[in-house]
Amino acid sequence: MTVAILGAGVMGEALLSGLVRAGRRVDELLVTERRAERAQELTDRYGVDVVDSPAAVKRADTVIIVVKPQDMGALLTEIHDSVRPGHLVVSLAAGITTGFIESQLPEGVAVVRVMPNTPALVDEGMVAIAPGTHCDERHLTEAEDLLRSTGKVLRVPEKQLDAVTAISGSGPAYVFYVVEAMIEAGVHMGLPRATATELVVQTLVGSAKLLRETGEHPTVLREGVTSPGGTTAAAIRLLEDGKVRADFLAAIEAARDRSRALSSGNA
Ligand SMILES: NC(=O)C1=CN([C@@H]2O[C@H](COP(=O)(O)OP(=O)(O)OC[C@H]3O[C@@H](n4cnc5c(N)ncnc54)[C@H](O)[C@@H]3O)[C@@H](O)[C@H]2O)C=CC1
Ligand SMILES: O=C(O)[C@@H]1CCC=N1
Repeated sequence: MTVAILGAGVMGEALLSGLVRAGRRVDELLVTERRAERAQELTDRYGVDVVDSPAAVKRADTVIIVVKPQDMGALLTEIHDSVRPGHLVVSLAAGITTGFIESQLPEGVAVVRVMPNTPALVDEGMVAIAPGTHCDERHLTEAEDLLRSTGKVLRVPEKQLDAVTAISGSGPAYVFYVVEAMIEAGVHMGLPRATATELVVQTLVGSAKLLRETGEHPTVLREGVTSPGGTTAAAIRLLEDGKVRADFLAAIEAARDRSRALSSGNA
């Protein structure tokens, strides 16, 4: 089965590298990329064939679209005449609905909408997938099999995908933001930057593992760290005073709203 990845920026490469690491043959992968120097980089790095989008679609069984939402309309026009009813089209673009994609392609094509995230680069991605109108179980299983090489896969109704985008799609950025702030705090208090970075990264990895392996609620784990009258309580009190929790809610709702706006063409 040949897979074409259309658009090989950050997310396209994350997917490509995941498929290669999962043992997929490079001669069954095709990539298209508008920027010539980027195309060359990918050929050098993975030995993959980089061709134009209509040619890639014609040679592929499954077409994975990884261009920005703003470039989606032009790309769908470019590949329209190369898409045939047997194709499975998988879109990773934030906000763009299966209904829009179906309306721009020949009648009856199976479309799956996907929201991945960048930890796919280290096989720890979180992917949510939702079927379009012409998808059956076989299409969903095929998409799941492809994406499982990058991490966990969860099926969701399409109406949940804007919220999913705001949580797990954008989520790594919020985590890195907190990591940056904690490292800076360490530096302010006189720790060497390398020491602060090592402390924060290992704390993050350890906390994530604790969450996953114990299955405990985060509140229970936080309470375990918070000794009565101790250091953690002093810090959490300030975060609560600063309404950081409410800010997270507002920020994540803003991401959800931006995803909705992208779907209505307000790019
Ligand atoms: N970066 C992330 O964390 C995530 C991104 N996504 C989605 O993935 C998609 C891509 O995002 P990024 O990789 O971050 O963007 P990017 O800008 O790094 O990559 C997009 C690539 O598509 C290429 N491109 C554009 N039009 C093209 C065309 N007609 N033919 C061939 N190549 C074309 C561009 O040259 C660029 O290299 C977006 O729709 C985004 O919503 C989804 C989840 C997470
Ligand atoms: O920021 C974005 O629009 C993309 C979608 C989710 C993560 N990155």
